[in-house]
Amino acid sequence: MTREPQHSEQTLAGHGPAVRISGLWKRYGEQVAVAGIDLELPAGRFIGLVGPNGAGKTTTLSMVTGLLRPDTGTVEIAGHDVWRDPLAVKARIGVLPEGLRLFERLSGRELLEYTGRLRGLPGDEVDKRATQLLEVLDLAGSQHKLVVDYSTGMRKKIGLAAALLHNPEVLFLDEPFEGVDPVSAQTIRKVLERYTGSGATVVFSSHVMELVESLCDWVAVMAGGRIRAQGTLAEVRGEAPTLQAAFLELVGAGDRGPGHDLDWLGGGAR
Ligand SMILES: Nc1ncnc2c1ncn2[C@@H]1O[C@H](COP(=O)(O)OP(=O)(O)OP(=O)(O)O)[C@@H](O)[C@H]1O
Repeated sequence: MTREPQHSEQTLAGHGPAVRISGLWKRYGEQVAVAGIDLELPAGRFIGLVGPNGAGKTTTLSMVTGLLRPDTGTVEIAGHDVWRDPLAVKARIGVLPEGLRLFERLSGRELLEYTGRLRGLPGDEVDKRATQLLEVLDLAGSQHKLVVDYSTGMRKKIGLAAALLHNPEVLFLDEPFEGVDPVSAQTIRKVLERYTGSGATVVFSSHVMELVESLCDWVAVMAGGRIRAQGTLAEVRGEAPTLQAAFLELVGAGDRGPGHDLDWLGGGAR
């Protein structure tokens, strides 16, 4: 399924890509985590960054959102350089990072109020937006509970609310659905669809192909620190029946079976 963006390509063409990544590298000692990525992420799309464990997705998203300095390479968001113009970039993005750290001793509502003030929003506007976000994300009943007492799914949702509060142009989410039950996942999904439906861009990383296939209209496949494919869902899927099949083919695991190395495992002689 390829969802057409709500805004016409012409409208978006004037603004250029949401994210432009050029020659991005990151090494940890001998380990090359990201090996020279060039990527243009179109505006107004629901974009999935997919790849196996250790592909370099988190490292890439950390560099793109200004949390980790690249060895070399540049990143521009809505035309602003992430490292030369960090304030302009940070005003335009929202981030739900991996291993989300929150102010645990604040209640959910206090966290949003604090975030809103840090973002420079007027108090009454923060109040209004926080109330709506808490309602839509089904957190209104827990808004006065301390964040430390929130479940994994509730933490993701309050993190998402904090990332959306200033109405960013581009939202980056690292594994937003991990550890989230189907009801909360559906809630998060609806909020994100509404957000992209109004022309904003979502970039999220995942290794759950079914999820990416059902949500995204544009996909970049990463493996071994490199981009293996990028384009609309239909382009990346190609002739393959599913994104999962195309992905396994692209990352070179299509015909890798369990092998004979584990022939001791399971029933039979012990
Ligand atoms: N701080 C670090 N120090 C050393 N190596 C690191 C560090 N962070 C990441 N790496 C290595 O860089 C590579 C890419 O890791 P990264 O976390 O970006 O992958 P990922 O695609 O997000 O994986 P996953 O889906 O498992 O979260 C891996 O080989 C990882 O071991």
